[in-house]
Amino acid sequence: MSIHIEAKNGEIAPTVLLPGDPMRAKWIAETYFENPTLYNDVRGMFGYTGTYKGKLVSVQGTGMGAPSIGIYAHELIKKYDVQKLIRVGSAGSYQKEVNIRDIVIAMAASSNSSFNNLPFQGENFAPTAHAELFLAAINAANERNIPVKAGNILTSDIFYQEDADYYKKWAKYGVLCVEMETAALYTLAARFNVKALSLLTISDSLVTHETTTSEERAETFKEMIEIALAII
Ligand SMILES: O=P(O)(O)O[C@H]1O[C@H](CO)[C@@H](O)[C@H]1O
Ligand SMILES: O=c1cc[nH]c(=O)[nH]1
Repeated sequence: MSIHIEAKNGEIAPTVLLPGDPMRAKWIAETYFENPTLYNDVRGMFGYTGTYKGKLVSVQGTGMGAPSIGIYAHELIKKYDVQKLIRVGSAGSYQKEVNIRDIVIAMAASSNSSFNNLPFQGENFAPTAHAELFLAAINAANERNIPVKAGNILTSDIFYQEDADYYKKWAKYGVLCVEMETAALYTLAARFNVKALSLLTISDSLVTHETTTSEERAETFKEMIEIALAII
């Protein structure tokens, strides 16, 4: 057991999918896993282990924001020896060419988060995807004819920015979309020498103001999950 996860040693697979929403974790386990077993419901942050096409895999909700995924990723890596962490999240588009329901693979994560600023004390660490997982995801998408976009994203500590035009300074530098966890995940993976990748589905657009429903955010995003499961 760790502070936030009540699984016994050996109950979590070496590869874990990480949605922010615990209901998405439940949906992934019940939809895709053979014989899913619930190993965690501390704080309602569901975690399940099962198999997919015979391969052992877990899914763990992380909550929202860098501090929250920081806790789950840290405990998964340090207490449960997890080696491969694949975030399956939602994100807001920063570009008019990035449409809702598009899939974005985060090559790198720019950030305004103190999660990265505090340890590096004003110097900049560049959080990046693990190259092997990144290439595997691109290949898996191509083999399935699933269109994906790849590039820099923003991990933000603030969902509701005071300035509605805040996104434009990042958009100008080609940042594709915004979410709230990837920079922390990539930084922790680098610190502990494990592999991490973030796959994101666009749930709304800061440019066009289109949105998806909460049901859709919890229970769809099938193509992103297919890519994630192909690279476990
Ligand atoms: O859908 P998830 O994985 O939670 O990801 C995004 O959605 C949440 C905000 O609504 C933040 O956690 C953000 O990163
Ligand atoms: O706009 C959005 C959508 C999803 N996640 C975010 O952090 N922002």
